[in-house]
Amino acid sequence: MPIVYSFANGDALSSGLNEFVEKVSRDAIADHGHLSIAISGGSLPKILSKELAHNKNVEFSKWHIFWADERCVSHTNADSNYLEVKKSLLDHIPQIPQENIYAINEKFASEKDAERAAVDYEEQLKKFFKNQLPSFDLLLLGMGPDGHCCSLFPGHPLLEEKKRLVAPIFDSPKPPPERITLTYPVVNNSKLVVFVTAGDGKKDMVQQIIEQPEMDLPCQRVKPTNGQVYWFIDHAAAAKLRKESCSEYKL
Ligand SMILES: O=C1O[C@H](COP(=O)(O)O)[C@@H](O)[C@H](O)[C@H]1O
Repeated sequence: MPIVYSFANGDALSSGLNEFVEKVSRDAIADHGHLSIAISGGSLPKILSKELAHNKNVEFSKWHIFWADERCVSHTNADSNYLEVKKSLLDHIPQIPQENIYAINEKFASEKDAERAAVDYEEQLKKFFKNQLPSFDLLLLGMGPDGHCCSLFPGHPLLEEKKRLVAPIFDSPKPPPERITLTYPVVNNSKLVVFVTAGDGKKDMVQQIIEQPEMDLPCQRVKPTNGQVYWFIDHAAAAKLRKESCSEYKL
């Protein structure tokens, strides 16, 4: 069962998330010397970075940062998930070694060659995870208004992908159409998955995902085999949830 934390507003949400990420990072570094993290695009990077970008207690030099999904555009294009994370987080944290930042191959992305970009990104994952099924310490996901996460959209055949670690998508219903995405075998092998979403516009979908599990939406298929799912949301996004669906926030 997912654990849902609802915060009074955006600032409180960013603050709770910052505290949580700091703890996960400390635990992972104490356990195996680094934190492997994959991050979504969309609204998440801004919520995440508000406090985290200035957090002096995190050993960012031991972070390895991947993307949960990426759009096939150049790294300077406004649609780039890499650019969003760079602007809001990475540009403020020089301690993260450049070689620990695993962005999509910009050539393939600019050429909209989603197939080669996906193969290349899968190679990056295999190299880092030493040919084992990737197991991120922390996967931070957004939730689209249609219930998608990563670039895994409702009803899309990619929801059934079992072999590839990273898959191309050529017909994303949300532009741009060419993208790459982590697949469920990787998502569901993560140690921790945290969904982060905010605002009134997300309240209906949050209610369906948390309280109507039979809908089989992409976010509902996130069920890590050996991990826990958390939802960090604000009161506006939680407005339609029953009180019992939320837990009291504690570290
Ligand atoms: O297209 C995407 O959308 C989702 C959700 O974005 P949001 O703006 O509604 O938070 C995002 O998680 C994903 O990474 C991105 O590529």
